[in-house]
Amino acid sequence: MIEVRDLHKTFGDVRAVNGVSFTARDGEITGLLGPNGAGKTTTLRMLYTLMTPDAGQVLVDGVDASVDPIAVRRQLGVLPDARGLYKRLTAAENIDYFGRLHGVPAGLLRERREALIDALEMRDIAGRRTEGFSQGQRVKTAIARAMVHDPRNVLLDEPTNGLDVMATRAMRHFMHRLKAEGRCVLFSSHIMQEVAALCDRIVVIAHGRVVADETPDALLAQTGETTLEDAFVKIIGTDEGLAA
Ligand SMILES: Nc1ncnc2c1ncn2[C@@H]1O[C@H](COP(=O)(O)OP(=O)(O)OP(=O)(O)O)[C@@H](O)[C@H]1O
Repeated sequence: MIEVRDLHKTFGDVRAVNGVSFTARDGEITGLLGPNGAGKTTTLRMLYTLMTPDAGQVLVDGVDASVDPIAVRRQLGVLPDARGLYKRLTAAENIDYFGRLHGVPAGLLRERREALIDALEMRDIAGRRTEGFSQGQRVKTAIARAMVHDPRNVLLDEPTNGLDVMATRAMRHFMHRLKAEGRCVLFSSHIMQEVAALCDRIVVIAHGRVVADETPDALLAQTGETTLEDAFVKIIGTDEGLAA
């Protein structure tokens, strides 16, 4: 479970995150939805301890990220916005390298790597160097790498960005699988259909603030709209920066 309490982050004059609070629960997919520049990536970066908040608290399975960031990292699998693969290593070597950094024993690492390669349907690319990989191939490799230490909590920054229809469907399937395994899955998106198709709970963020935190049905009821797209536009006040 991930609990975020009153997070703030400012860059110069820009209040990127301005008092964000929400909870992402185990066995659920929580979507962080907001237009471009809303503060999603900055929020996620503070959650995975890449960035220190100016104020506020992040708890991952009850562990305070500012008190024990290493313990928090162990409990998190992260797909960062910059996928950041080692291009001279093969996909499988990228996965193994992260597994070793996490101290996963060799036998178990092999088992997990193979299971992830199958689950993400990336057998055909596993032995190839990642240099020149397509967006979809890069995302698959980066997700396998993020899951190699079997984290209970998974953070995915725009996981379907740049993916084609088939790759998007495969990614949705994989996220449902993580949920079925009882993990806490939190992902960001500015694509409404994406969030509507996947989420148990939607946290809508605009101008660095949470403007709604509901189930999809409750969002419709709250706004009196019949489609989530209309509900989001009503909540945010504009459709600028959102994609259908
Ligand atoms: N390192 C930084 N330095 C200066 N400004 C930043 C930095 N990181 C983010 N910002 C600013 O903070 C605001 C929030 O950015 P952020 O990347 O968190 O938004 P986002 O919701 O993830 O947007 P997108 O959907 O476009 O990725 C933006 O105005 C952005 O320009």
